[in-house]
Amino acid sequence: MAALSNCVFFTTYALARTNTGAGTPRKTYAKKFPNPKLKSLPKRKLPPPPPFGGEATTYSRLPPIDDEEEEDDSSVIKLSDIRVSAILQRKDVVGEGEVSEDEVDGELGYDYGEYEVFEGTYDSEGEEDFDDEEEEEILAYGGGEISDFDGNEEEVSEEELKEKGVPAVMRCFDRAKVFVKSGDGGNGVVAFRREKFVPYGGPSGGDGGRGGNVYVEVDGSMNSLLPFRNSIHFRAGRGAHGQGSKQSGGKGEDVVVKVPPGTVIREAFKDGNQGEVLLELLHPGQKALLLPGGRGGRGNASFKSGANKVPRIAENGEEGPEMWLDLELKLVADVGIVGAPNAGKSTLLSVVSAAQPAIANYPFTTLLPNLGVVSFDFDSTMVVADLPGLLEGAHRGFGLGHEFLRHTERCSSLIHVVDGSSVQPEYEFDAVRLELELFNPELSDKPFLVAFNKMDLPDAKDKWPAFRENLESRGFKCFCMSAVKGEGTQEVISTAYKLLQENKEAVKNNESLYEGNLNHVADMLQKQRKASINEFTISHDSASNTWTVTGAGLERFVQMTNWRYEDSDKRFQHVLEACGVYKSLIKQGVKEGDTVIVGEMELQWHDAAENTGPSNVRRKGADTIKWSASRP
Ligand SMILES: Nc1nc2c(ncn2[C@@H]2O[C@H](COP(=O)(O)OP(=O)(O)OP(=O)(O)O)[C@@H](O)[C@H]2O)c(=O)[nH]1
Ligand SMILES: [Mg+2]
Repeated sequence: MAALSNCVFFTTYALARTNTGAGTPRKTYAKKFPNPKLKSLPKRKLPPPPPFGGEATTYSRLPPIDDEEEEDDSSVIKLSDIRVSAILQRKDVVGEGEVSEDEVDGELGYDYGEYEVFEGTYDSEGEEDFDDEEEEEILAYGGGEISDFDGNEEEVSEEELKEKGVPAVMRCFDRAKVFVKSGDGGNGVVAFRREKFVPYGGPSGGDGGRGGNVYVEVDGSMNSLLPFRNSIHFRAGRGAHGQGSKQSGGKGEDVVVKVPPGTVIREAFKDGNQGEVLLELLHPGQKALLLPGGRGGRGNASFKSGANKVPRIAENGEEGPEMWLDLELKLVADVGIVGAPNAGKSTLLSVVSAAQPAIANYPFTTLLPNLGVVSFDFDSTMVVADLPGLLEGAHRGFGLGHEFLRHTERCSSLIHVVDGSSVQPEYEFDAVRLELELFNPELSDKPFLVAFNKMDLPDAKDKWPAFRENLESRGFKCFCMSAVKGEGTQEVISTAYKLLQENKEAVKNNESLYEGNLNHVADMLQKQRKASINEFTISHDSASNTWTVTGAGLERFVQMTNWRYEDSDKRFQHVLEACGVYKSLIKQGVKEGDTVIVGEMELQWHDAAENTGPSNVRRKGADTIKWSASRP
């Protein structure tokens, strides 16, 4: 208690401490300095199209058992032969992200009414340029994608290799990175009522309005994340500032991020790591409150008390939280068609549904998944997804398959199409099964049936009995068909429908996992906001004699303190004392002249001569506690 007998106070020491918060303005580079690699991307010619109607070729990197010479067969396509450039040529290269949202209007719009006297001034502090940091992010993001395809032969890590497997245009289709920020609360204001015959009307400064919320909503009319190629910033509006006559500021405008059904949302971190899944949105109309807007700051009317009838204090609005999000689209299809490239997957889809996918006699004709609706009668339908061909190594990112394997995660069953005319259909079958298993063991546990295709070709016909025997001995359901002729396809598709019906219960259970409290992210943030100012930790750096006080409640308190008002510093000191910061610092041995950091404030510790309790600190007021007029 001896230490407590000192009255302590802070003086200005280094109030100019740079703001290291996320809102730190930075230069915008993305538009001024376009990615040089983007520019230098050479125009490439499409490879000559393979002869139409020739013999179907199938890729498998496993050597055939009997015929070793087949390895050199030019009809076998190697991974290195696959010309990604050809794919690139077909689509536009991704451009830089554009900022579509307007800057939040930070104008105060005060109404200096006839009978109002306002104290204190505001500058445009609330109008910080939030864009800059994000713009740099875009540059890094876009740049990374383009550089993948500029033909560099440099050695790359496996992780990079994964990324290089797929052209940028593909990756943009079902993945996106967006920035969301809820609105800051409006500032409270200091005002006093002055009216004829009411000489001391008392404080009348209104509270600031609440910042706008960020919602995520499922839009049934969307089927890809392509819109996020152009617009990646979503900011809710700032709450309006309070005004005189106890007028509260208006609420900031909400922003709604529309996503297609089947979107998985994760938090994205700067180091490239993905956070945990925040939301899985499956059904059109689902709407989740993601980030709640910041609370409005209180005006001086709210600070009036018996002890202080003329409060000259008002709060800043609370900052709205912000976040980068990784969006990932997983198709919500009932049945997925998988198989090696060129097996006839798209042909099957085109025969059983009204979908018209591209079909051609070369691998990777299908670059993006195709969806088709198969209808049996009036109310029995199922959605079938035809996926790009898989090849060995797909789970490590080779080819296109990996990018789309996750789409099969939501399918309740799979149709595995095997090219019957391939050299070793069994090997092709096993290679694809292995890829599914390596990507996600749950995929290989899904019910599936095998469709041995191209039965109209003599080669396939010959191989069918052995193939069938092999698979049936392993307990797999196996059908033969000729997708081109539409023979056997009905049987395949109706068996797939039966499988779907059998697994409906399992699917329902799975979906209910995602239908918990959609607002749980906002709830968690609200909980964090309510963190008590009494919960803090103190760390000490003896080299620089610096004490750092950390605690969500205290940091929020510092952020909401408006240092322009003379009562703010007194309240600040009082709060530090009341919540036990002084006591803890003294107990841990703080000395005269030490630096104390609380949130964004940097202060210097002074031991006072006499102690008359915490109220003494407040009473000492501006004489001894001098704060800089500038914002921290
Ligand atoms: N003879 C014969 N050819 C077929 C049959 N089914 C598909 N094809 C041919 O096989 C080639 C590949 O067909 P696709 O449907 O594009 O194959 P895919 O599996 O979708 O191929 P990717 O999209 O590249 O993975 C095309 O030339 C088709 O005409 C069939 O039953 N018989
Ligand atoms: Mg295809």
